[in-house]
Amino acid sequence: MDSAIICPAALGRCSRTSGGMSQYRLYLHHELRYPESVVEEAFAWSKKFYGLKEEDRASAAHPPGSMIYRGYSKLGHEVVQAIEGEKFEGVPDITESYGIGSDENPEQPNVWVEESVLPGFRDFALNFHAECWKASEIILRALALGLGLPSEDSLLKFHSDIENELSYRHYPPISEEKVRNGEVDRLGAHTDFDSFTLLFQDSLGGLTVKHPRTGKWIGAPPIEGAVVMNIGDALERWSNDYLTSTLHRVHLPPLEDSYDMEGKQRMTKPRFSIPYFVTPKGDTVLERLDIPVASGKEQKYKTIDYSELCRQKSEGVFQN
Ligand SMILES: O=C(O)CCC(=O)C(=O)O
Ligand SMILES: [Fe+2]
Repeated sequence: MDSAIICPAALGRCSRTSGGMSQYRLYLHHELRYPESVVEEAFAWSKKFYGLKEEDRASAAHPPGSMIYRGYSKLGHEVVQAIEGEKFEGVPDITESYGIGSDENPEQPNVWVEESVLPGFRDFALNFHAECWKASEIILRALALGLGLPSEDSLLKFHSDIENELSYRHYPPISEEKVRNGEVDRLGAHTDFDSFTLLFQDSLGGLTVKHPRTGKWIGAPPIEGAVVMNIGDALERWSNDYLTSTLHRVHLPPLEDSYDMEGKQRMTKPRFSIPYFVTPKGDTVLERLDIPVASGKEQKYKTIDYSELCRQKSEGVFQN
């Protein structure tokens, strides 16, 4: 069974190679059964979307509201919440994103660009979203077994394909110096508040992760054929910190050839990433689950439902 294969592999890799860090590498084709070219195609669509005229992108603008995760957020629209010592108030994140989900979710309606502007995008995006869900079902089953929950469906039951968001993210070129001296961020340090995120990234790098024990920021460089999986706040709460939510950010890429010169300034090359946020249903209760790794320990977080967590974490993020 898929989940029985992936589970020890995924959890084992985490604790063995990263000293307890809640970040995994999953291999797209053989572990997650992705059709080979679908991820490349997703990046090609993203490049087409960000190659459109600004007014065409703006025709699919993110609607007002702090708990809406669909539509196009232009530069400056989204600013990660400040975290003491990590992400400073008032530092802009130089990134833009286009969130899409299932067309069957009335609470989070999709905002599409006109078919004539980007013919074929909608069909592709819905199909890719569905592929991501298929992979996520395998992971949710595997995680349930790995955590010692009573059945493979113990986590899957809190999810469905309609809650999840696929976000086409773009980081335009930015001066290395400005990032280095803290004037701007690319994407400030944050944890995702979902169950977990499948994070597809291009070949340039820049994603860094804070090691929960050493406190050091370490690179999470792209690996061909693999996707990064970051644990989010919901799993952290269910597992009572056995799986910790990954603190991550997008900073400067480590490789020389990830930059271009503009006069005397070193500028980052444009970067693309596509996170798929696996999101519990809004009324899902987030409390310590009855699992061996968490039993006997006091519950660390107050019990709340997922929509309340979203409310807390989304406050002030979108500059409507
Ligand atoms: O672009 C990346 O690699 C990270 C994106 C991310 O962390 C997010 O959208 O939550
Ligand atoms: Fe994130």
